[in-house]
Amino acid sequence: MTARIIDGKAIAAALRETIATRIAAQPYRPGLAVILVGEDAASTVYVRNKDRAAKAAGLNASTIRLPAETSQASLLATIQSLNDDPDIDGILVQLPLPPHIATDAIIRAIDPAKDVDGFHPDNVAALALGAPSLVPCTPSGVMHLLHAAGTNISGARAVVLGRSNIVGRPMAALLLAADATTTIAHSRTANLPDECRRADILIAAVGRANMVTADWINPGATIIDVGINRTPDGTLTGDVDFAAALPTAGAITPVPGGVGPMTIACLLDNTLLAAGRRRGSKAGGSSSGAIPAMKSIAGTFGSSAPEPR
Ligand SMILES: NC(=O)C1=CN([C@@H]2O[C@H](COP(=O)(O)OP(=O)(O)OC[C@H]3O[C@@H](n4cnc5c(N)ncnc54)[C@H](OP(=O)(O)O)[C@@H]3O)[C@@H](O)[C@H]2O)C=CC1
Ligand SMILES: Nc1nc(=O)c2c([nH]1)NC[C@@H]1CN(c3ccc(C(=O)N[C@@H](CCC(=O)O)C(=O)O)cc3)C=[N+]21
Repeated sequence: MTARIIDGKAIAAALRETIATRIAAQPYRPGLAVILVGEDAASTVYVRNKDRAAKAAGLNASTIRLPAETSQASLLATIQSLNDDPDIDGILVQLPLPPHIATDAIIRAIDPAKDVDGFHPDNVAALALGAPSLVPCTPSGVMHLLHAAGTNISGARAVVLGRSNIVGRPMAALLLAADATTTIAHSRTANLPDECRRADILIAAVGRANMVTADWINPGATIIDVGINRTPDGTLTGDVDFAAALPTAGAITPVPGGVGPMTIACLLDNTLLAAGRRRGSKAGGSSSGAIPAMKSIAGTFGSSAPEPR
């Protein structure tokens, strides 16, 4: 058997279409400001992709490029002016920041209602408490992919490799909210291959090229590869050895063309959601009405204590 390939590029394109249609139905153009401090090569690529996708969807997108030596005070002042700007609905500060800037102070300074990354403590708490508001884009994109692939989440064993605030932790919170039996594995996990072999759904978000090999995979499992690693010859590869996994997995995302494009589509979606809440919206404003994956996830958030089954 060969794994089904989950086409993130196509699924993201369809999501962007839906978002564009919804934006066109609004009396305003949602505003997104992306701040890039310094010249990090990878970030520059992502920022360019975001800018292009945002404009194509009808957002009013701008990128604020600041020099690497920008002070924390000056970055905070930039954020304050965006918080105060009525035309701006979404603010994203590209990470990582230069080492002289305290990342958590920057994230806390963003108006939680404009925090389209979902990294502000208020939004993190909302997700942890089971009442998600603005949800981090990459984990949200993964949920869309699982939905599009027809993966059964409720009751399944999900293993998340990685526990960063950007990917691993919010990913596990969403899977738990969707009733998966959820394990978070990391660099101190005693036996990673054993943990992974138990997974019906395996999410790899580590940042190590081809770390997950065929013998780590439960036959038939759905594998979502979040990792983006540049190999010495310049090609992009995920955390999963894709070719080796193909004969064992049930379904798998490629890199590139898997989670990456979904992250950007979900950023547009969060911006539309934030704009709808701030300005009121003809079409309801919330993405959860438009997107089945979030609708079904939202359903699981409906009661704090799910019905026993
Ligand atoms: N496709 C997309 O849209 C996005 C892709 N990415 C990619 O996803 C990957 C992860 O990103 P991010 O979460 O920010 O990375 P971080 O470096 O912040 O976190 C990596 C996590 O992996 C764990 N880890 C590291 N090495 C090992 C190991 N040998 N065995 C087990 N666990 C390990 C770490 O464990 P510990 O906590 O114990 O140190 C940590 O929790 C990267 O490749 C990144 O480029 C990131 C964001 C978006
Ligand atoms: N505040 C903040 N929010 C983020 O969401 C954030 C961040 N900082 N810093 C960096 C990571 C990484 N990230 C990606 C976005 C898109 C692709 C993407 O579009 N990837 C494509 C193309 C990749 C390429 O060609 O380089 C793909 O995988 O097919 C990848 C990675 C968002 N991140």
